[in-house]
Amino acid sequence: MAIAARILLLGGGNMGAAMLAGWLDKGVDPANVVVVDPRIGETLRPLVEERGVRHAEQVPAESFDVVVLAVKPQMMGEALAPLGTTLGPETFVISVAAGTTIATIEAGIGECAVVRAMPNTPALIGRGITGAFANARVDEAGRALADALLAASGPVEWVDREELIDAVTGVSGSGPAYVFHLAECLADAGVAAGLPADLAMRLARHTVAGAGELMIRSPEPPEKLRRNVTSPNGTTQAALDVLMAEDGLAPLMQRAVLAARDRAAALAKE
Ligand SMILES: NC(=O)C1=CN([C@@H]2O[C@H](COP(=O)(O)OP(=O)(O)OC[C@H]3O[C@@H](n4cnc5c(N)ncnc54)[C@H](OP(=O)(O)O)[C@@H]3O)[C@@H](O)[C@H]2O)C=CC1
Ligand SMILES: O=C(O)[C@@H]1CCC=N1
Repeated sequence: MAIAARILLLGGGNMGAAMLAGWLDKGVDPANVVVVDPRIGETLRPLVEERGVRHAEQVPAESFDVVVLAVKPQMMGEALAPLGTTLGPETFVISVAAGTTIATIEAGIGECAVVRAMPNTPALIGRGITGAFANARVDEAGRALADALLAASGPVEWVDREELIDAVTGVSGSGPAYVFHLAECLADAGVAAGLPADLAMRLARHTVAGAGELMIRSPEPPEKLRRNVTSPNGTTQAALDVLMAEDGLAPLMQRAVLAARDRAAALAKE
């Protein structure tokens, strides 16, 4: 779907700029986007200076078809305050803020059509994934527009209960950080095993990236791909005996994901 909507993006930081890059790559006209942010950060700069997206420090007095909220949850009240005069009856809102509920958004700007979404930063290279929930005011056209905007950075998974967005946050919203940390741990372990640090980091980065790419391209589930690496009684089995022990990675990952999910729910109350 070609996206012709006029878009107001509040917050051009890590996530806002990543999504914006995806829209431009999908053919959104930069003249149709205004990004409001008190500063122009590293990721946003080329989108403004080289690709012609409009930047403003304050919400301009114009009308927009969709407002995308990509500010920190703690800044949401302040970001919503100037929107009152900007929203027309046809405007709808997409929020990507972790934890911020639709009720909070409606408390700030009145009842409206809201899609609450949770993308992730691989959106920057068109390799993100987004979970999304639409409230009852979002009509078919709004949902199609939200789907097109969110799909610019990867697949969109719609959920039918708002609270599931907190669980999505725990898995895929925060998930890239777990994978980057895995690469850091793998590199550190390589150093402990005797490798020079820079070589260990190259091995770790390429292993994580290559395994990720294989997982996407292969029709096989991760479990089968894991088995393909694991020779009977070989080296991988020795490592997996550690990782798959009762107190190994599975319970640790579960605690981590639940901590992120619960933090999202707690953010809603701050
Ligand atoms: N980073 C991620 O991986 C993901 C983040 N999210 C969500 O995206 C949102 C943004 O996160 P992230 O991009 O990481 O944060 P950043 O801090 O990188 O970006 C937020 C930007 O919004 C600006 N800002 C602050 N107040 C306002 C305002 N009133 N109006 C407009 N812009 C404002 C900030 O400026 P300044 O720094 O000067 O305050 C900053 O540039 C959060 O709600 C987060 O939960 C969702 C999925 C993944
Ligand atoms: O850490 C955070 O709160 C945000 C939401 C998901 C990823 N980053």
